[in-house]
Amino acid sequence: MRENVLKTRECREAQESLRELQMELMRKSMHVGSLASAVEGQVKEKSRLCQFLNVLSEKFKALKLEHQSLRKESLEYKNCVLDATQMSKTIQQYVNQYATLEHEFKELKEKFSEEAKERKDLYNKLIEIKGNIRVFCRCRPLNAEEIAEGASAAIDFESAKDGELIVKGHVSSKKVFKFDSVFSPEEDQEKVFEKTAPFATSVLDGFNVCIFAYGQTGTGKTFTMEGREGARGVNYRTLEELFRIIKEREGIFLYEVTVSVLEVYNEQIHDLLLTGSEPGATTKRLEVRQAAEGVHHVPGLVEAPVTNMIEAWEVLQTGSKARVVGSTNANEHSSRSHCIHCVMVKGENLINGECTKSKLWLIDLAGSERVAKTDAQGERLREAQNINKSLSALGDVISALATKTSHIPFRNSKLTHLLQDSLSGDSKTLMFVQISPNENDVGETLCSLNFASRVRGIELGQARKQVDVGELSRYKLMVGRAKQDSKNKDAQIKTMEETIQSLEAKNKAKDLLTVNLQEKIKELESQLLVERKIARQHVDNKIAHDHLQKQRSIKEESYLRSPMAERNLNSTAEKPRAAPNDFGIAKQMFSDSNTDTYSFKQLMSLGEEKENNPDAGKLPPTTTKARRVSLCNGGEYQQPMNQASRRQSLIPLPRRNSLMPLPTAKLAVAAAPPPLDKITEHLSPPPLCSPPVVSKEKGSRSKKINSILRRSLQKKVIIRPSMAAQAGRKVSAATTAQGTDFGRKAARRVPMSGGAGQRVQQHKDKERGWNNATSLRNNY
Ligand SMILES: Nc1ncnc2c1ncn2[C@@H]1O[C@H](COP(=O)(O)OP(=O)(O)OP(=O)(O)O)[C@@H](O)[C@H]1O
Repeated sequence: MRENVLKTRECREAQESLRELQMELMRKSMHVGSLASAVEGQVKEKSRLCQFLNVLSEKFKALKLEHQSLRKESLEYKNCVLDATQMSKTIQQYVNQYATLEHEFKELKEKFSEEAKERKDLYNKLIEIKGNIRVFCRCRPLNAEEIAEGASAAIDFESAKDGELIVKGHVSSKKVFKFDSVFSPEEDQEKVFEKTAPFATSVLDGFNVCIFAYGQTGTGKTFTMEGREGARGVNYRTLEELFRIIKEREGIFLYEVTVSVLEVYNEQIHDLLLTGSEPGATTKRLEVRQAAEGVHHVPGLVEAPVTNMIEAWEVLQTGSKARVVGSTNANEHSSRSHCIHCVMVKGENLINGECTKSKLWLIDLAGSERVAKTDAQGERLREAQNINKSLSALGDVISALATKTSHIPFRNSKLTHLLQDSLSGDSKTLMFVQISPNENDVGETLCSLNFASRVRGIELGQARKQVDVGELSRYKLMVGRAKQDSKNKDAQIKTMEETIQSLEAKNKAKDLLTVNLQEKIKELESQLLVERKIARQHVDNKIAHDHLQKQRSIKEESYLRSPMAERNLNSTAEKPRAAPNDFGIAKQMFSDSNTDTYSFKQLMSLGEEKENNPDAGKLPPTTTKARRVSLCNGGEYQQPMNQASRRQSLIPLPRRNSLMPLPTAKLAVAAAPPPLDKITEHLSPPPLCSPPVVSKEKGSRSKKINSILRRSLQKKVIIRPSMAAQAGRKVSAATTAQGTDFGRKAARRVPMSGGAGQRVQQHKDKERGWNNATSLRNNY
């Protein structure tokens, strides 16, 4: 009997201990559940934060890239601005330099113009002093035939240096003629040209010049004007001089030279440069026309442009070859026409822009001859008559000019009509009067010299510079264009300045944008840091809270354990029928142990159910009772759950109770805790969570949580095998199926018992003024 009593007591103690353990297990399960839910929440939060962090990182990267590109652009703009500034500085320098140079140039130009004007004035004065119509007399040497005939010279050149020559007559009377220059037969072409050269300069200065040779047939007109190989005449030398001066004036003046060759034959003007012109061939007749006041020209005349002496000479030669020549008694190759070379010179002063258009007439007149003397007949007679007529017309014009008659008969012949510009006062004219030294030709010589003297007596007006009106208007047009260009340039500079300004403004705006973006990045970074801190703080708070709660509960338990245990023992003695209830609790415990086979999600769902249903913790105790009754065997004994059972959790475990149905070994195995990897795999950081600092913090945090979970699970593992061993010893094979049923039922009860445990916990929390779930929800 005593043994029975002892056994019963032992059994009760074991039951009490079992209950305590069950309660402890429940508590632990709840704790694990809450921790799991917290962990899952943390994991979710972490993943959300990681996602957010990734998004922010992407944004940050994009912003960084944009910032870099903006920086690059800004640098480019800065360089652009620097370049533009440099350019504007350089332009300014050039402008200043240009202004200085322009000023200097203006001064030099003025000086040069003054000098040039002075030179021209002096030169003109010199020519005017000498006379605008100048007459040079040249006497040919006696030819071989004349020498053979024993002809003697009738010209005395003693005072030729003074421009005087004396014609010795058959009679004792001598006649003295004075000319601008007298060239004796000994004087060569070069000597003659020395005094002719200034006329070439005048042509290039813009004056019309006419050089012509007049004289009896065979006196050397062609020789003087054209010359021969090795003894070039005035034509060649003048052209040579022209091109020499043109070259000399290169860069200051710009000249265009054209050459025309024509002849007046039988009172008709022929162009000797027309293609197919052959000596004596009938060519197109040309007429002299008046283009403007004092300007006469021959429309349709070929004007061959030449740029150098060779070209010019070729053209002149071409014309000369086409000239009509014939044999006369006086000259084997007598010129039967007046050969006229016209050199047109267009000049432009590059300094002051003055343009001129002048003409140089080089005329080899046909020889005057006495028809009776030459015994000309037929065609030669007609030629001679026409030559004489034109020379007579020239004489009339000269006479009219000399006597200053109001009407000058220029139009009486083609020759005078052509020479009108050169004889009417605004030209410089040089006449070579060619004479024969032969005493047999004294009559013709005297005629020629008298004519030349008359010509020399003509007072031409002051030579007028031939300003090219067309060129002047062209120059004016150019000035207008230059002004327009200048205006356009100014507008361009203005536009450039505006562009530079707008670029600078753009650059400033870009800089501002860059600064704003940098600030935004900083703001986002700080925001990210704050969020990380908050998340970490929440986790720490939760852990600290749980830890604190646990410590408090342990303290409370240790404080209440001894008296409550005694009271429980007494109460069990009074209530011997508590076994069925104990059995139910045991069932529940083992079925609870099945919760270990649940996944953490299930555990957390339990926790969530409780969290989401706070009223569950406030259910009246009667409801709990009723539900518990339904799970117990017939509800015969209803033992309310109280704190005493928890307080006895530390009572040593009783030995195996044969009366108590225990779960099978399978259940025990099933109750084994899930591998830690499975639990922690939820905590592993997502792959996208890359930033090193963050992952470190997160890693340490997850490590903390893992260690907490591991500790709590280890505790479970330690407790569970002992319980399973106890159960394994007491439960028979027949009760396996029943145990499984219990397990299933108990498994359904987990939320209930969990709810009760949680309710107790919440009650405690309420007492402390804490609400973890609420606080956690509010935080996230
Ligand atoms: N100053 C001179 N020195 C040497 N020879 C000369 C000189 N002047 C003329 N002659 C020679 O006299 C000849 C006749 O000269 P040229 O043909 O030039 O005369 P012209 O006045 O042109 O005759 P025409 O009126 O008939 O054409 C030529 O053989 C020429 O070489």
